[in-house]
Amino acid sequence: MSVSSPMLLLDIGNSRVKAAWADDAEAPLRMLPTEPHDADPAGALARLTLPPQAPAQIWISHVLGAAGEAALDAAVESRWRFRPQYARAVAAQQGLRSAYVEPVRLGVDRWLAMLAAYHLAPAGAVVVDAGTALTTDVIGADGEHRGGTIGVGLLTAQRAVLGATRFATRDLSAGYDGGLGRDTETCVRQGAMLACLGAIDRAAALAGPDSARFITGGDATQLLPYLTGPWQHRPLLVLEGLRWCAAAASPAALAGGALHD
Ligand SMILES: Nc1ncnc2c1ncn2[C@@H]1O[C@H](COP(=O)(O)OP(=O)(O)OP(=O)(O)O)[C@@H](O)[C@H]1O
Ligand SMILES: CC(C)(CO)[C@@H](O)C(=O)NCCC(=O)O
Ligand SMILES: [K+]
Repeated sequence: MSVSSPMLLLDIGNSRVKAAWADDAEAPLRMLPTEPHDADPAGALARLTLPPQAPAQIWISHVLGAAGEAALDAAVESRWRFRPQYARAVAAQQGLRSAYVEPVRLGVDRWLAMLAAYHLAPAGAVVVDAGTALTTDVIGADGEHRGGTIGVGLLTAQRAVLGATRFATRDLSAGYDGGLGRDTETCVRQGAMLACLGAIDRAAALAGPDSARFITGGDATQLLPYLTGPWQHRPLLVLEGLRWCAAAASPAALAGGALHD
């Protein structure tokens, strides 16, 4: 067990902040309540309800760009008096190798989810992050990222079709099911659902039958009942990857992890 203060891990997505404490490399992450950030992640950081104990380090993954990062630096510095460390999408890390011609352009959330998946299933995996956007990534044997897709998330798909057309809709908030709609609202919901399921099924088919299948993101529980095959739901996959990244950068802070080289 590490004797130092725990590390605070933050994943700042397109709509929400996910936070967890990492006590050491093997203990389960301790998740904090997820916060919507309404396009003000630095503000959401300042409002995060945390125990009084100061973190030893703060590791952040975000997809906000340079201006967003400067705001995060300022928010962390004013609250904790030190700077956070950032995970980056790189060409290769711990045996995982990016398929991107320009590796820094890959979303760090995708990179970290893959890093975690690669540690869980080194023989190959397909990774789905069902968030605001729905991304898929395929990792072949030996850590070779083969590529992925970026598509609409469930809510984003509904909003996109409503924004591009003119028909009237009523309350869209009812649940999803596996089938076809017989009213406008159900047709819109099911259109979004099938778009997501189709992207996931196609990516899994490209990955091949022997690949492990991981799904994470805010819409994973909605999608899971309608997916076929042995999908593993890992709600914290991005934060798990962030911990691998932190452990590689400062092994002493997270002693005890078995890292691939
Ligand atoms: N309490 C909630 N607040 C907002 N969205 C939620 C909530 N619970 C589930 N969701 C679903 O989660 C999705 C957003 O997923 P998630 O929170 O994983 O990603 P995000 O932070 O918005 O963006 P990213 O794609 O960058 O991860 C939405 O499409 C929504 O349907
Ligand atoms: C696709 C999202 C928005 C998913 O959160 C994120 O991974 C991102 O901003 N990616 C950058 C573009 C890319 O991955 O190629
Ligand atoms: K995401």
